[in-house]
Amino acid sequence: MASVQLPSIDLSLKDTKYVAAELKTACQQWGFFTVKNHGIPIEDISKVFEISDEFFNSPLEEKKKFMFKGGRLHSGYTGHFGEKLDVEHQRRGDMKESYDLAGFPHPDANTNSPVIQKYFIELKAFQRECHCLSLKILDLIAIGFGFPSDFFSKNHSSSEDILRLLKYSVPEGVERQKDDEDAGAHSDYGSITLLFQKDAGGLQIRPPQSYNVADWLRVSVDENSVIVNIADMLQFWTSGRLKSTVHRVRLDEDVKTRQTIAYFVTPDPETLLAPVFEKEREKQSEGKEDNMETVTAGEWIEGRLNITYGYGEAPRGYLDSQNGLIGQSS
Ligand SMILES: O=C(O)CCC(=O)C(=O)O
Ligand SMILES: [Fe+2]
Repeated sequence: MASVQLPSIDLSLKDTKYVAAELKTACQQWGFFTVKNHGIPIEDISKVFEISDEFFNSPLEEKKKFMFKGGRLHSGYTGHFGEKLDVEHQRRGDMKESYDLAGFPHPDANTNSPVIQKYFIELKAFQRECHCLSLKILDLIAIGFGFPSDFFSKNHSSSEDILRLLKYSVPEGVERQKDDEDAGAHSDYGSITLLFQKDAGGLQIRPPQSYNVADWLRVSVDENSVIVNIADMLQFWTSGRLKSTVHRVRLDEDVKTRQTIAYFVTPDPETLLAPVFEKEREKQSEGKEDNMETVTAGEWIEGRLNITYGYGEAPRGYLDSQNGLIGQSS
């Protein structure tokens, strides 16, 4: 399988217009890029990987006491096969475990595992750093399109963001089958996602058609860079100009386990995902039937979670965007 070196954006460069233009191109062509000199100290990232290790190494019975119960603002553990990211094609769920930390949970919240509670200060500081980085990136995206810099970031208080610890491994007593997925093919739900890899190798992307490569590509990333991808809401919001690229995880054959940290950035729930560009706004005001202007970020995310965890219906507009019925403009 071919590998791809994602566009790399240096956030320490002083020429904001240049950086914003590079970022815009990356978002339009790939929907994936990496950022370097991003401002999050390596030690802080390593610490969260240590915490993650400690949690996932605790006994299964212990982890199960803090199961993720679904919905937008819950935190908790999801065991092997508990999430099926590609509902249509996967026979069983993803070969992974995860722990979600939604929003900025209260330190006394006894709903979290004791390991998570023990490191609450470190985790909260890391969430803050991720939030700051996400605002910087959202500002640059806005500048790239000629909007005021806070055009997107003003709707991102981080209250709906999710920090997710991930561990990929084959559970004891289970045989890996040929068609098993470590994380099934999917696109992310929110505005952007930050991804930190401790153990590289495994992330694959299906590049947008415009790039003319049909197959999956292995992602190769410089050490110390953070991977960033555009997610569905930002694709929808920008009428498809920014690409929410489908990706999956397949561990290389010689790899037994892999750890990553994802930070899912989500607009505040009351945010109306109305088209940001004049052309599409005009179309809407003509009163088309599939008028989306009443879809809020909160409704959207709830619906998406319902699909992956098998609870209920898709959000309005979601299936259209997946089937290419919206977001055709370039
Ligand atoms: O762990 C990875 O490399 C990707 C994780 C991912 O795509 C997700 O959790 O949405
Ligand atoms: Fe993802």
